[in-house]
Amino acid sequence: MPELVFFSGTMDCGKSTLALQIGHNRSARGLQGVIFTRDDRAGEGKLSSRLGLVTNAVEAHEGMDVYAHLVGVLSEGGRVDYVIVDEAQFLSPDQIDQLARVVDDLNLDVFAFGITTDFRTKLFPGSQRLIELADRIETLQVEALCWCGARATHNARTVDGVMVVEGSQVVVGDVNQSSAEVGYEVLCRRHHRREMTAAAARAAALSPDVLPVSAG
Ligand SMILES: Nc1ncnc2c1ncn2[C@@H]1O[C@H](COP(=O)(O)OP(=O)(O)O)[C@@H](O)[C@H]1O
Ligand SMILES: Cc1cn([C@H]2C[C@H](O)[C@@H](COP(=O)(O)O)O2)c(=O)[nH]c1=O
Repeated sequence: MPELVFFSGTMDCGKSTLALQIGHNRSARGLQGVIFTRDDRAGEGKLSSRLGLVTNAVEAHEGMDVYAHLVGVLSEGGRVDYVIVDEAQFLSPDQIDQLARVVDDLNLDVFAFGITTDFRTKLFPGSQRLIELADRIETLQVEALCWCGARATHNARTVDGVMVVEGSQVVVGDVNQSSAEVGYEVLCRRHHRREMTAAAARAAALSPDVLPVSAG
């Protein structure tokens, strides 16, 4: 049975790499897929991984009907054996409903990849709809780690190096960009709640104001 699978995780946990691997393994067996993405860091119509691989993709613009797009490809004689969607958190709930329809009415597997929550720990609307509709939700096996060594479960946004908890939900950016105006860092929940990024932890460790005191 075809499935709608949601591969989810934090930023930088290997989602795009896995998307490329799934596409590669299927095309090596002669299958043809359609790859959608939205707002990839590498630019419009690209699916890129931090391992350096990049492939062309169909940009799923706001308001685009992804089901109708695939019906169009098929009705023009194109072949579609499966569908990959990267940065799926940026798709609208309606577009996620269209992906479910692709599975049910076109009998195609749909592999969607995305982060579940934003920098405020709130679900992206597209990810929420995927959690509601997916046949399966898979957590990636390669753990992204917080600076403390614990599994990173949350995404933090930094502005000029300082963690923020307010702002627009969508700002395209990357991890390990300390000099960028907007950057991201993956953290465990404990350190996300304390707004303790690696830089903040380093600064606190160096500060004479933060000497260990026993709770009296
Ligand atoms: N230089 C490197 N050597 C080995 N692995 C790397 C390197 N750079 C990035 N990676 C791997 O790539 C992962 C990020 O892959 P990517 O597919 O871009 O993540 P995502 O799409 O989840 O944001 C990192 O977690 C790490 O495992
Ligand atoms: C947490 C968070 C992230 N984003 C953006 C930043 C990146 O462009 C993508 C995630 O890409 P990745 O391949 O998973 O690293 O999402 C955002 O817009 N808002 C956020 O809160």
